[in-house]
Amino acid sequence: MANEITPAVTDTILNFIGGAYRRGSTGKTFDNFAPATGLRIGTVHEASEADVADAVAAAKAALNGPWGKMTTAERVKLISAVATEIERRADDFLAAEVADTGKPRHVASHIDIPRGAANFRMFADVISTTPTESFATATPDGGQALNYAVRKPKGVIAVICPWNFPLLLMTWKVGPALACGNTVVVKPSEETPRTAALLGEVMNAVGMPEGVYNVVHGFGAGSAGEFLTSNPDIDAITFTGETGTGQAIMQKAAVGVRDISFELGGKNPAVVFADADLDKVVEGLSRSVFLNTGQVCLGTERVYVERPVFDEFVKRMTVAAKAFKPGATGDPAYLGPLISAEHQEKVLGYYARAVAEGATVVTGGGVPAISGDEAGGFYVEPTLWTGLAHDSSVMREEIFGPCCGVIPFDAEDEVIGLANDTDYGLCATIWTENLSRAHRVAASMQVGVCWVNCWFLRDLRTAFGGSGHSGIGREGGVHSLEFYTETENICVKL
Ligand SMILES: NC(=O)C1=CN([C@@H]2O[C@H](COP(=O)(O)OP(=O)(O)OC[C@H]3O[C@@H](n4cnc5c(N)ncnc54)[C@H](O)[C@@H]3O)[C@@H](O)[C@H]2O)C=CC1
Ligand SMILES: O=C(O)/C=C/C=C(\O)C(=O)O
Repeated sequence: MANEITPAVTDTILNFIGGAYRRGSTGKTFDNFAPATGLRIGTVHEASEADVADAVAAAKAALNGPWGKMTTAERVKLISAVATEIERRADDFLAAEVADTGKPRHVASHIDIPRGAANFRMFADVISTTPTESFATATPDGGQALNYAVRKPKGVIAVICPWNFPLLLMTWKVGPALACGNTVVVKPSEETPRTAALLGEVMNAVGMPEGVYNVVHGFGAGSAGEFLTSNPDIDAITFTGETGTGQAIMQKAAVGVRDISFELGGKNPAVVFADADLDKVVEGLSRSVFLNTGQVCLGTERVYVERPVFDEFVKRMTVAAKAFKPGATGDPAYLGPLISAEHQEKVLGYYARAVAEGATVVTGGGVPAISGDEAGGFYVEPTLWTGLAHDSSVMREEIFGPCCGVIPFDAEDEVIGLANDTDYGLCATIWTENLSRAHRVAASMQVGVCWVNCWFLRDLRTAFGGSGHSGIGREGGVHSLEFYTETENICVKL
């Protein structure tokens, strides 16, 4: 089935504040484009500083309303209903996500939309089943005291999201925040405002109290993003996006000593040993390099291959890369566009720089020839390089496109050093059939997540996040409860 990338009507996308859809109070709007065609497909109403303040005030008031008085079981029932309603309206969410991102329908329908529902259902379960600690404590008078912990919501959470998995990454934060009894103000990416706005309809349909879920549209600095992070009634900020943006947000969070949880960029290595099953490696790494057109923070941009299988690996990855068809939206092999003209320019800048830094372009390296409706879309060719130095800028900086450099290695210690020689530390993949080596090398990776013989295999109960420039904190399962609640210890002398 073809992608729905050229809706006949131009949509109006509104803010969602206190349970109602609103235009921005200053009347400012900005355009929403379909990356698959480059055509304008919507008008987004930008939230002013006053609108953001209204959203935060609505969220704060909701903490003292019916929402704040609910038992965990009542909250869990509502949150589970949100998951069910997302599933019931899956086609609407799919159309919105595909229009905003241009990603293939099969990617959005297998990854983005189901995860939108799962992120609510899973945290409804976690909050219902995770105990808090308790200790029986001996007291100096020979008696006993009972210590036990209670979890309380942190308050109003600012949720700032990127454009690569808009619904997935937003609900990954909103699900646990609401499960823990907080309220939220979401600032979706200016590139992908639709699914966050649509979720407001879901909240109203299930009877979520007004003000629990709010959405403000706009940009970062000098716009809704900065207005939100600067608002003193925000109690904590969760953010996924670029490292530099994380640094700017951290400065705002310092005022008032607000907590932060950040998932930032990456320059993730793959380490392929000669004993690996090359069929599995190429299947896994072609997803890791090209899925979502390389716009995945967990994607692989550096591949280190043990020398005996280097040529064979490059040969097979080239075949895999050439199988993708940028611009062929109805085709199962469709490789979607990049998110914007600006991002296309950035990625093409790296394609040019790779050549300047001495790369051999094994395949790709440019803009595909596309005619018809998609001719104005923001496509680039899937690209593989060899011959780049490990310390070239193309091998050190996050590109966020469908490309990787492949470098040979000779020894285990050498490749551990190369993989870890980066400011980032989000994830790594290790490919080997040697069990001892798999565990040894995985444990020596300086990352938050390491996959062995697989990639992006997610269990939402596990710790997820990065080290170094890739982030602060972990979310997932009980780790999310740590961030979205304050723990109070109660000590009772018996
Ligand atoms: N998941 C990830 O790790 C992602 C990484 N990126 C990387 O970031 C690069 C730039 O993409 P952008 O969309 O421009 O990322 P970004 O980090 O600038 O934007 C992400 C979100 O932060 C907001 N934002 C930006 N500046 C802000 C500020 N000062 N205060 C509050 N909010 C602010 C944006 O409006 C958006 O909602 C990409 O080329 C890619 O390398 C982008 C998206 C996701
Ligand atoms: O599975 C997740 O929770 C997250 C997946 C992808 C990203 O975090 C990203 O690309 O930013």
